[in-house]
Amino acid sequence: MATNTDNMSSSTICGPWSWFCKGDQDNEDMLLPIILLAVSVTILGTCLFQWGFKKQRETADKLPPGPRGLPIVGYLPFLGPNLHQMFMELALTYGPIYKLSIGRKLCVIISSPALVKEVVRDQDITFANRNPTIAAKTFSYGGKDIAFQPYGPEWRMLRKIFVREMQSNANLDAFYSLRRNKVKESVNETYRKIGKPVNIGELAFSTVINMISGMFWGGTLEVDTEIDIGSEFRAAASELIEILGKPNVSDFFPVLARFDIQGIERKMKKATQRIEKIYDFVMDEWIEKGGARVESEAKNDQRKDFMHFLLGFKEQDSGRSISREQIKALLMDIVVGGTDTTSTTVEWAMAEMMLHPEVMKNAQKELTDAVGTDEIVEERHIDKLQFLHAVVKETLRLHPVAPLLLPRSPSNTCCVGGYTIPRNAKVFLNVWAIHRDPKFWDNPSEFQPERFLSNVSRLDYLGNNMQYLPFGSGRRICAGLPLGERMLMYCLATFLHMFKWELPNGERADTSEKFGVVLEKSTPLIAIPTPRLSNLNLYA
Ligand code: HEM
Repeated sequence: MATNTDNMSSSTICGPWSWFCKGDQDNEDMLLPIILLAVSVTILGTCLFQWGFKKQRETADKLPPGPRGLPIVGYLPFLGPNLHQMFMELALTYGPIYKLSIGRKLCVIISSPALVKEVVRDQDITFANRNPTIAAKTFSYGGKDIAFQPYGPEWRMLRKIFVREMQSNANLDAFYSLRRNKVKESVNETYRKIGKPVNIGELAFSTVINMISGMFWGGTLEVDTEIDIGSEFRAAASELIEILGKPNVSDFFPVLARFDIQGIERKMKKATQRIEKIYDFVMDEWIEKGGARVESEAKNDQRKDFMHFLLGFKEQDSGRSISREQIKALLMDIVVGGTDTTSTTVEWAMAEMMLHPEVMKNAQKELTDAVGTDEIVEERHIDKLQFLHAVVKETLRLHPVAPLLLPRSPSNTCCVGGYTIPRNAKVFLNVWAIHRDPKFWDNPSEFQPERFLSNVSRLDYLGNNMQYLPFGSGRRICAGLPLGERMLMYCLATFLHMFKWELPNGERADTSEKFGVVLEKSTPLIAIPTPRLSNLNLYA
């Protein structure tokens, strides 16, 4: 009975946990292994937890060094207007790789060739993504263009069409007459201002945007229609570029994005629609005027302009064509990526030459030798202008228009220089600092084009040498390099060949910089032209 009671009480008390209770022989046999298992699981769990925690701390410890900012806003209140210079100064304290929290964004700034190589060569695919601002996403239809689309098959296809097809030598040659007409118009307009002050940046901008619009649809539209929409296109493009340069608080605090406090997204949508209307108009004209006929011209390689080319494009293997939206996104990239960059470089080159008259004299003498005094510059002369090439390279060394390139963003958490770079961080490559580093350049702040005469082949624009990267490097290197270089050299050579330039009242050209969408001169370059050639018919 007692036994029964004991048994009963033990089973009642223990209930479902009875296998833990003494007095049951089977349960007793199982007890030890179970306890051992439980203890092992507990120890293993604790170890895993501690290992994970330690790992997390280690990862955090391995983030690059950097200055502490304020809670919530991070380093935002301490940023100066000239980010590239400030980033170089911070590198003197924190080294060639450091981090900054700007609002909610973690930014990493890199300023040594060895570390840049880790990003654009060794881990090129991981870093082949961008972290676009809201304004950039807006004009690019949510990143459907080349510049802001994440790395992947769509980006590869669009980039291939643009780089290999549209900018093949044959295609660029085919569009030459469209560029030539626009450069001639600029010469004529400048001639009408002889003896009066000319804003070189504005002259270069209008020449480049006219060349671009000429190439966009110069063979598609009637001349009168083209003239009508040309000025609207120029105004809309300038507006879009201006909005793109405005800092937007929503970019640093994504929770604020939906409120669009500064109205930047709204303004950008409007500016984009303004340009879009023009694109739609031109595309509709093309369709109305017999796209099929033009398509067959394209097949026969009579590609009259970019619109002809893109609307008639069919991929050879798949027969796939590109959508209207992709065409618009691509044209937006050319406007945004190709105008200010090229015209600002022309302005910088002219400013440096006005400060160094012996350089301008040499460049003009080279032009006289290569072109003669009774002819205008043609693109076929450009290859002969070695000294002018060196002037442009030196200009892009001292004043790279994209001093921090276009920021990259790793698709995975990865390691650079022994430090952890978290996925989606914004990575700036400070080529401006590298281009002025005395470790790699003699007299780095001096304008000395001759340095490129002895190094022409080594220091090309292809980003192979990590000390010289004005067009970036790797998969995301500037997609418009061939066209950009042509337009840049052609404009500059023409301005120098056709005119003598002087600053008003013997002023000195100023070379202080202003950081923005591109690295501009902080004061516009104003100069007075006089004709350089005696045959005035060449200016008509
Ligand atoms: C002086 C002229 C130019 C300079 C200095 C320049 C510079 C640059 C730089 C530094 C980048 C970023 C590269 C990187 O992240 O590694 C870039 C990207 C780009 N540029 Fe240019 N650029 C110029 C002219 C042009 C022109 C004329 C076009 C179009 C016709 C153009 C279209 C683009 C595009 C589409 C990208 C994005 C490429 C991508 O993300 O895959 N650029 N450019």
